[in-house]
Amino acid sequence: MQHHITIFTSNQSNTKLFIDSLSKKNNADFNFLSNKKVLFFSIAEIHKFIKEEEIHDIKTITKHTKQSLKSMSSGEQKKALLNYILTQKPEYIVLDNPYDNLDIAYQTILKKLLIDISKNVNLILIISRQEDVLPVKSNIYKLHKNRLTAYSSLQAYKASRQKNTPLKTLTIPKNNNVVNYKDNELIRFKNVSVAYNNKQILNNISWSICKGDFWQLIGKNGSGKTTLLSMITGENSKGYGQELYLFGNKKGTGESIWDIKKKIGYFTPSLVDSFKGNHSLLHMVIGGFTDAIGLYTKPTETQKSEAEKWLKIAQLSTLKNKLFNEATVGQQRLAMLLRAIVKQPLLLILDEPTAGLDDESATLFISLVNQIASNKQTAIVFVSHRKEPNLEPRSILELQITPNGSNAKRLK
Ligand SMILES: Nc1ncnc2c1ncn2[C@@H]1O[C@H](COP(=O)(O)OP(=O)(O)OP(=O)(O)O)[C@@H](O)[C@H]1O
Repeated sequence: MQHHITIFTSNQSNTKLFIDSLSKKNNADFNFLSNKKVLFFSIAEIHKFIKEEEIHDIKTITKHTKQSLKSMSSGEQKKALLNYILTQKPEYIVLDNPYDNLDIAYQTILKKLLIDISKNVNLILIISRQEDVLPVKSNIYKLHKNRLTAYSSLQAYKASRQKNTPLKTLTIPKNNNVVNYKDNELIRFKNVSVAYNNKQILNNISWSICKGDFWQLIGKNGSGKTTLLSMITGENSKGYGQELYLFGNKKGTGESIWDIKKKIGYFTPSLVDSFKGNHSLLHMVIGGFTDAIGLYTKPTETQKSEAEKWLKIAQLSTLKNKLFNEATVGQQRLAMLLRAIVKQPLLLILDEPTAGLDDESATLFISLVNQIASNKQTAIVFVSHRKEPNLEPRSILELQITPNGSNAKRLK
């Protein structure tokens, strides 16, 4: 009989510390792991392997391919890690939000696989969304801050939760930062293609993003969503020399990257890892007005009060003076999301923004996004594999993989 455990986390959970304690095998509640082979299926584990590859030139989970782990898409990285774990015959697998970053088809495959291997391997499933629970018999816990509470059953846990209703009536602060931009079209791709090492990734993509649009960008793992967006945000040089227009200027001509960044808000969960500074959550949000890490210039009173309003909406007011480093990952992610939103930019790019958020924060965040979209002053591009039930995009673009690279198809 296997010994499975499900741990529900929220934005108040100190998940990182908890997983660290499992990894160091110094968690008193889990001392049964001390002489067991335990492997971790998590984004943090992928980062360890990336570091190993970069610093020590050691390829472990990507032994069979020339491509570096770092350059793989987030879904490809997770698949590589899973394949590696399965070859290692662990006694326990700790899975931290296992479905994040995986496309819907692969989420189904993974679910089946986990049910299958649960007959022989013990699973410790750490999840922030209730729908991610596995239909296998397991002991149920909730992690609040650093404390675990046991529940007699999944039903008992669910009964203890408040009903999660969409927040339709959120009022977002007035936009005091309207950028003077006359054209209707913000971004235009015309027959843009991208290849890496002779492998075609994007094939003749044509796509326009106009003022106030609300796009959802979908596509299987590796279809090129992040690549496409990175040509807008500036991290990718593949757009140079192509028919790519950013706010009226052909890429590489006209405005500097900093001028372009002023018009864009961008969030992806991994951004959180690159902000290690010792700033309060309030200052992290205010930094969104200038894109500075921390505060190099004194914020205006208006900026401060706007940032406070956003924190209030996200129910983070009481934590505004908390240091970013000391906040939970969930709180850090919400603060970084607000940082992208606070200036109500012309274009807001959200790459899997709800990954790792708990049900309440995801619901709150989706309501916020819908509300910003309804104002039609900010165009939104939202990438997500998860079906967020309340998300109301007005248009959907799918990147469809073909042997010659992905084509873009408008579904809505
Ligand atoms: N620097 C690079 N070198 C080689 N291949 C790359 C590089 N960057 C991206 N790729 C490849 O391009 C493809 C598209 O990657 P991208 O990250 O854009 O996909 P995605 O649609 O965002 O995927 P996911 O849903 O998994 O996040 C992947 O197959 C990836 O391995």
